[in-house]
Amino acid sequence: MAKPQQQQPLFTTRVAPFRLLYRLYFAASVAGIISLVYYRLTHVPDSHALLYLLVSLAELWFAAAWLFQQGFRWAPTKHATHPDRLPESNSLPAVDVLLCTADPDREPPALVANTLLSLMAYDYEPRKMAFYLSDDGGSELTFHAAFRASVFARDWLPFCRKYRVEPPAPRQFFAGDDRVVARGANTEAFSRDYDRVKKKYDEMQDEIGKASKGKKVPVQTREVHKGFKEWDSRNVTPCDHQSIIQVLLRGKGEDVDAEGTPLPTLVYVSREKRPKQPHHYKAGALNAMNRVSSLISNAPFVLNVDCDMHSNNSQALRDAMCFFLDQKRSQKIGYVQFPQSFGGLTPNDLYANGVKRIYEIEFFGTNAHNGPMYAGTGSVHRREILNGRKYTPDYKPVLENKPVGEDLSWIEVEAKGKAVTSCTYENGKPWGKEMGLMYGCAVEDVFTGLVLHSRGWNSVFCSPERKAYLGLAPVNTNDTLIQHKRWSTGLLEIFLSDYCPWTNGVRKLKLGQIMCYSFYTLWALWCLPMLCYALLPPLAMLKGIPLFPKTSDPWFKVFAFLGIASHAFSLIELLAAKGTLRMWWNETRMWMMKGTSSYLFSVMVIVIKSLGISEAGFEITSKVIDEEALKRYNQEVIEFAVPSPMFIPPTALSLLNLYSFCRAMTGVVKEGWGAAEDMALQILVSGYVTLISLPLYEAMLLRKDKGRMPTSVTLYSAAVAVALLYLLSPFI
Ligand SMILES: O=c1ccn([C@@H]2O[C@H](COP(=O)(O)OP(=O)(O)O[C@H]3O[C@H](CO)[C@@H](O)[C@H](O)[C@H]3O)[C@@H](O)[C@H]2O)c(=O)[nH]1
Ligand SMILES: [Mn+2]
Repeated sequence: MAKPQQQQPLFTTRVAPFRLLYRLYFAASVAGIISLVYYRLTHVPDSHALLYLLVSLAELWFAAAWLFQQGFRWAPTKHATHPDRLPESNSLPAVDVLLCTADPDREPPALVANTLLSLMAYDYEPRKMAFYLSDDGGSELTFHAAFRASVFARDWLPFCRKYRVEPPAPRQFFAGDDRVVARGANTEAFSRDYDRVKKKYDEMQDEIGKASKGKKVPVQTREVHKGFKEWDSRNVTPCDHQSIIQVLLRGKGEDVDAEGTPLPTLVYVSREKRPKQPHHYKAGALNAMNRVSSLISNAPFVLNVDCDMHSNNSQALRDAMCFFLDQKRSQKIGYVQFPQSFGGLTPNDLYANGVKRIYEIEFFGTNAHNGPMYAGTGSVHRREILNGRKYTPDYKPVLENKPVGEDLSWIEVEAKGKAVTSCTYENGKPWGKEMGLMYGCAVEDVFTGLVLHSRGWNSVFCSPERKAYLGLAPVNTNDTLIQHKRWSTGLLEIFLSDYCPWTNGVRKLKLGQIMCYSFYTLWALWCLPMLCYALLPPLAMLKGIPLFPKTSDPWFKVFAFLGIASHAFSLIELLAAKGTLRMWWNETRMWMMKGTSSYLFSVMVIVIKSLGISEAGFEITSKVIDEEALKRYNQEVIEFAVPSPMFIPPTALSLLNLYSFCRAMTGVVKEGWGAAEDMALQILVSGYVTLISLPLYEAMLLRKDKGRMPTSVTLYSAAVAVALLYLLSPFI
């Protein structure tokens, strides 16, 4: 039988199994929530009505948040790609890769070089790729690392190509964790090549390391590339410097590797910064790179990656192309998002920074309704959609590239690049609003994704078996809480913006999509019900006021069911995603700490912002850790160490609950369970908080190491707990 002349699908889609079981859980929970609301409405007590109202509102929030979350749960959907069906490499479209870094102290130049090399080693036609490194730190040390990487690339890229090595990141490859060599690993030629390339790698590391340590690039190296001259003047500081655009590798076949194969283009970009000019953090950096890249390569697809996320899978770009080149289904797809995965996590993910739940569970759910949020890294966009194009049914995808500065020499391109990255270039232009990444939000990524979705584009979540990227997650409590403060602030800013999913979203997004966006953008508000639940039941218990039904009351079962079912479901879900019980417990603890700290602080930041006092900035997460702290991290000992105000609310609440739990238990011991029958749920809530806070008590009272809770935080927290006890008690 003759086959029709049609391309076979480049990707196929499948909805997860066990839907019936899930729907039973869903129905039972909805019934439980309705019963709970009915109970609260019909059992308003004569006294303590305010207390009762607050606890009921907290429960209403838990129910609403649960409902939004079902947007992710309803129909988890996976796409499988078929890259073997792609046309041959020469006819694949070009891709521009934009890499961001911002601070040589928090993001060491050697890390940036490693990420850059890992990306350059994509199994993709080199002439179709161009790399742009944006350095918001304007640092000669970072430029030096990029320059050294461009030299080492001449050996690294042919080596990767010849032996198909994974991971394509030299640091991880030579460290030997999870090393794969697909071709000729046992040959003598391989060992020879390995030794030769490893030697060059060590030389590069050595030079980058020495320069970083001494904060100075050696004079001999400075003479090799004209780019170093940009730092001759002493006026280059991170927040105040001219535009620096330096071509490190000339693509188009001009620079070649050790085997004579053309190298991809590599350009270092540090946009102009001046103290009084807004630069819009990472969003501004990406928009500046967008303009520089359109001059030089103008590829129809743009991949952007953070410097702390090295490529771990040399095939990922080909996977992405399966979505953009599929004949039937590609037209509406605006971007492909890979998961954020992390290396070096402890087995039970101490700070829950592996965000497994987001990228291994929830994001699959978004595939069912127009696709995932944009996660800021590991994302391939059509350039047109970044340039503001709205989706219309007659849209014809662009797959060709015609650089704006095609006829310019490299020197002329550098000069033009400076002009488009000057700090006043965007004045009066639509960047940050109608074009490029959106400004004015601490999570520019999710915000931009929402705007693209509102303009009619879909996205897809692509999660190949071999992780596409591996990143660095915060490795201590303070960094974790600060990161989540930034995220929850930014997300709430989105909810309060013109693109609010409840107003602007209503006609433009699908219902499931609105639910998912609501869940994320309202994260910060979790602090209110959490504070209610962590404060009011224990305080009421101290005064003998019951807030929940007695154990013998049939309504008790509703509370018990909802509590148990929601916990069991989240546990099963995590175990199914190859998590562990302890991981779930850590996740729950961190969620409570974030809830009462990061989220609380971000609500305050938003209030301060709306009063016009100050803006939310972008605090960069540190990617360095000292050895002692690393040891504690690997032993899964929670790190506090710094006297951070962010520790105070969760610590104070843990002390308060410990106190009320102990008081209640003393009563039980004296008078027996019978007397506590109407307090059972309150004892349980306080007991739960106490149990999950055990590491906090330990950090305050028992530990002697440097990572313990600083005494000042313990004292402040105790003071806050006592103050709450005395100040709130009269109202209860
Ligand atoms: O002014 C700035 C600030 C940051 N960055 C870069 O932004 C990236 C992300 O910063 P990081 O401190 O690592 O933040 P994370 O919390 O790890 O980032 C997550 O959250 C951000 C939004 O808050 C997203 O942009 C990221 O993609 C996402 O991984 C890094 O490459 C930075 O170099 C800049 O280029 N310019
Ligand atoms: Mn990061």
